[in-house]
Amino acid sequence: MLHLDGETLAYGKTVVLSDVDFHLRPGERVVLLGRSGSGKSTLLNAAYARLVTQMPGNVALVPQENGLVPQLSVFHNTYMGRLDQHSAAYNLLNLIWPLASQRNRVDQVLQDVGLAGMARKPVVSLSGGQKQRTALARAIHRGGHILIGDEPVSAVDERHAAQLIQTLADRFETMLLALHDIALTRQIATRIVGIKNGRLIIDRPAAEVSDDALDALYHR
Ligand SMILES: Nc1ncnc2c1ncn2[C@@H]1O[C@H](COP(=O)(O)OP(=O)(O)OP(=O)(O)O)[C@@H](O)[C@H]1O
Repeated sequence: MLHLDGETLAYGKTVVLSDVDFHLRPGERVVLLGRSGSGKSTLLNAAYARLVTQMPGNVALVPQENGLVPQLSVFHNTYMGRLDQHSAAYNLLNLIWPLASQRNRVDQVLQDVGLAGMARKPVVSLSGGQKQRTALARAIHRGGHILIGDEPVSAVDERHAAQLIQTLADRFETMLLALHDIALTRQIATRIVGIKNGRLIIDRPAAEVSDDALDALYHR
């Protein structure tokens, strides 16, 4: 479904990752690990750009900074996950005066991410964890088979992070996530990709990756 073969990922002339061979197959849950600045977001963004071109409507994104509109409500931000799937007139109607069917659908998703009863709250008034849950709600509401998530549960506590990541895994058949939590990675990953010094130095089934190999990713 996604094939990067020997690609260089760079910002202008600044190369972040060289000679990237990366494949994503249906049903995989791939977790990217590496030190801050190693290039996880760079690889995720390249993967998203490719997938969204190939199969628009089938890929949802939780970006690192959430990508919410702070002045709008939780309902509006969640609803916006499917903006491109309706006509402009239908969207306008729902953004001003939401239809009961859309309210109910969004309410169900909000319940799934622990935001029950918060649909009318402006995002600007939420905690960091609640904002992140709103970004997850928007991705779930968008739907599709593939989720790309850049540290999608980093702002919630350990126990809730484990629940939310499972909620995502139940919704999306294929996931490509950057995480910084090894326990969460062990819980969810079918494959682990480790990035160090501009290279993908680990790319193996999760069960075959030792804790020592993961530790080594974080040492200079
Ligand atoms: N828009 C950009 N323009 C130029 N350089 C960038 C840009 N975005 C990221 N970089 C650089 O690319 C490198 C990789 O950044 P990236 O955000 O992919 O790392 P990361 O592993 O996701 O980090 P973190 O865990 O802190 O989010 C870093 O050196 C960063 O400074």
